Amino acid sequence: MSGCDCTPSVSDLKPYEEAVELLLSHARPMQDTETLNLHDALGRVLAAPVNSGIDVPGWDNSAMDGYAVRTRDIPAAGTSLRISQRIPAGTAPQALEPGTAARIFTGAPVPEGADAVVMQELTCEQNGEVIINALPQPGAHIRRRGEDIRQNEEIIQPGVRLLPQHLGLAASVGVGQLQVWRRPRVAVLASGDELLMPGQPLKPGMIYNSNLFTLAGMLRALGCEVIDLGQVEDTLEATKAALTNAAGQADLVIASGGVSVGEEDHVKPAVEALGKLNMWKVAIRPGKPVAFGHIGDTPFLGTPGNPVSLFVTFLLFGRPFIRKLAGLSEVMPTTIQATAGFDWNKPDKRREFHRARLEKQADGSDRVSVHPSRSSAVLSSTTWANGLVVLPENQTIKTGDQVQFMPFSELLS
Ligand SMILES: Nc1nc2c(c(=O)[nH]1)N[C@H]1C(S)=C(S)[C@@H](COP(=O)(O)OP(=O)(O)OC[C@H]3O[C@@H](n4cnc5c(N)ncnc54)[C@H](O)[C@@H]3O)O[C@H]1N2
Ligand code: MOO
Ligand SMILES: [Mg+2]
Repeated sequence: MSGCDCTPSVSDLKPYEEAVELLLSHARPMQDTETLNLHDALGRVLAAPVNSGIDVPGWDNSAMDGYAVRTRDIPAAGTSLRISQRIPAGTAPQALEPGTAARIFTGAPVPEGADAVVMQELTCEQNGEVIINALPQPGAHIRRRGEDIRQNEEIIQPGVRLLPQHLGLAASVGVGQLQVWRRPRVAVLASGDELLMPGQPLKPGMIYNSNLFTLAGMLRALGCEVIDLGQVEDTLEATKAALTNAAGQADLVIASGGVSVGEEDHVKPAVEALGKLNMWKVAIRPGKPVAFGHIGDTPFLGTPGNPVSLFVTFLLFGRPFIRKLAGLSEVMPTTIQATAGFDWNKPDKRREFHRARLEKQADGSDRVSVHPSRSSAVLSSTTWANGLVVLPENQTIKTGDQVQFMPFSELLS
């Protein structure tokens, strides 16, 4: 009899979906908002709908440089009409005199009475008259009032991250400020006595603190305010003190490392002492020992120290949690179907999220290839990859099978 605890079996690990659901059930969206000028609102999450006070366009206007006419004044091609007014964009025209044409430019209001615009290439102008060389259809080249946006229409829904085109759309209805949610404030810390900052000379047994940069970078890409609390010594007391300090100033605390079972891993006991550990260990690879809990009332995500595990667990758990905090309506990763360009002969009891590349082949088809290393310490695989391929539990994959792929371009926003 050894008297040892048994190693937990895979069945003790929480399935991925259950783990995400549990985490999201603890994510409380931001309650406070800010009103920002359009330029400053880029990338922020809209808190209140944007309604239009006007029709856009505000009046019927010309889609072409040409002549505004009444079609009934043109019985046949070759009809000549006197030019009774000139309407550049930005002017308010008179009603069109019957039996005449108005010189008009793209974007200029169509005068009352006109029912078509003839593009100037189909005309000939001389001595104050214009010859119309082709019969216009009623309505030709007229952009109708309200064709884009109607007065009182809701044009941007709350819960979207504002892209440049949203800013343009708001401006197009004369709205110059937007109400957005406050950005989530996330405190980050890295545990490990072996860590050095880049720029410092390397010492025997030490490594550079890469996780801090990966983590802070992903948080910034998601629009968070990052509170960098640096490195934490590998003792229970130091870990407790750092977590307490972090929880006092953030909406979420994320730590890297120290979540496994060695006696140098203090994150789990520290969270248990300071609050509650809601979850520990998920049936995924990499990132199995990922932890979630609360320090007092502040949510806490403990990502494993291995650099790829940190990257993957942040994308799988931290990102949806933060997107919910941020007020976004879509929180889960986008997955697309793609064709496997590899064989995966090793069924696993953990769902694997493997570094992969979706690329066009010589024959024009898209194929997913996987990085040869499964090690969660091989960080270079994350810059080789352009996404994660999902390798389901207990499944063998053959070249040509359909697989789920999560593009990084979608994950880092
Ligand atoms: N006996 C067991 N050992 C381990 C298990 C297990 O189930 N039983 N799980 C392994 C798995 S899986 C993972 S993932 C890691 C998780 O480790 P920790 O979260 O405890 O992290 P550390 O031990 O602190 O570090 C692990 C690894 O990562 C390096 N590291 C840590 N911080 C950073 C940083 N900021 N930048 C770059 N690299 C970092 C650290 O030097 C270690 O190499 O546990 C396994 N062990
Ligand atoms: O979960 Mo660990 O991430 O397998 O290396
Ligand atoms: Mg450890």
